[in-house]
Amino acid sequence: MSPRVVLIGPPGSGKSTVGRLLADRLGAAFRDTDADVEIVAGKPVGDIFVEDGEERFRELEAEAVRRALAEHEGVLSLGGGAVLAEVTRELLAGHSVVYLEVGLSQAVQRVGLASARPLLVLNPRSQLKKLMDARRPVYEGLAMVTVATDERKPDEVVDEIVKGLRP
Ligand SMILES: Nc1ncnc2c1ncn2[C@@H]1O[C@H](COP(=O)(O)OP(=O)(O)OP(=O)(O)O)[C@@H](O)[C@H]1O
Ligand SMILES: O=C(O)C1=C[C@@H](O)[C@@H](O)[C@H](O)C1
Ligand SMILES: [Mg+2]
Repeated sequence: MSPRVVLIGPPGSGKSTVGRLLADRLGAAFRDTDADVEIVAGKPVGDIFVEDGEERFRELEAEAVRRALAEHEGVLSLGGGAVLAEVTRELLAGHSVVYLEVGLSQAVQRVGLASARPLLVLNPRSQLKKLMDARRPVYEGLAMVTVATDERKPDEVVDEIVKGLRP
């Protein structure tokens, strides 16, 4: 039993938004490891970072990913930094991993529109650039399919994912 699709990518790439739409399109259930961590911790991601620290968040995240990969059969969106854990990278081998690619300008615009992201509170543009530059090779190395999202609406990103996964 494993997810039909696992979405990875930086903050603002659309993992949560597109993941939900893709699940609807496939008639499958949607799951997001950030939401799973929040349920286990009983508080929002931002509060976990502030009250318990990033290291604790990463532990909870690695466990949430392990569980979701083992139990979930639909579309699974990972937190943007989940791939930083070696154990998670190993577990992702053999899964249908889709990397949602986004350019810096679009990512900055999109995270500016959305809820609080603890790693991007100070100077979002430069923090995002650093994080995206460091992680790009990791996302690329794990991806079975890569979809550029810059010039595409969420629905169009879903179209590309479905095309990319077609045997
Ligand atoms: N292709 C797109 N075009 C325009 N806006 C988008 C697109 N994808 C996502 N968005 C918008 O960008 C914002 C961030 O998207 P979302 O929360 O899905 O990103 P995420 O990858 O899940 O980020 P995080 O890693 O922080 O969880 C939302 O406001 C969403 O509506
Ligand atoms: O890119 C990241 O490191 C993060 C992305 C979000 O999904 C959350 O998991 C959290 O804000 C950290
Ligand atoms: Mg998300």
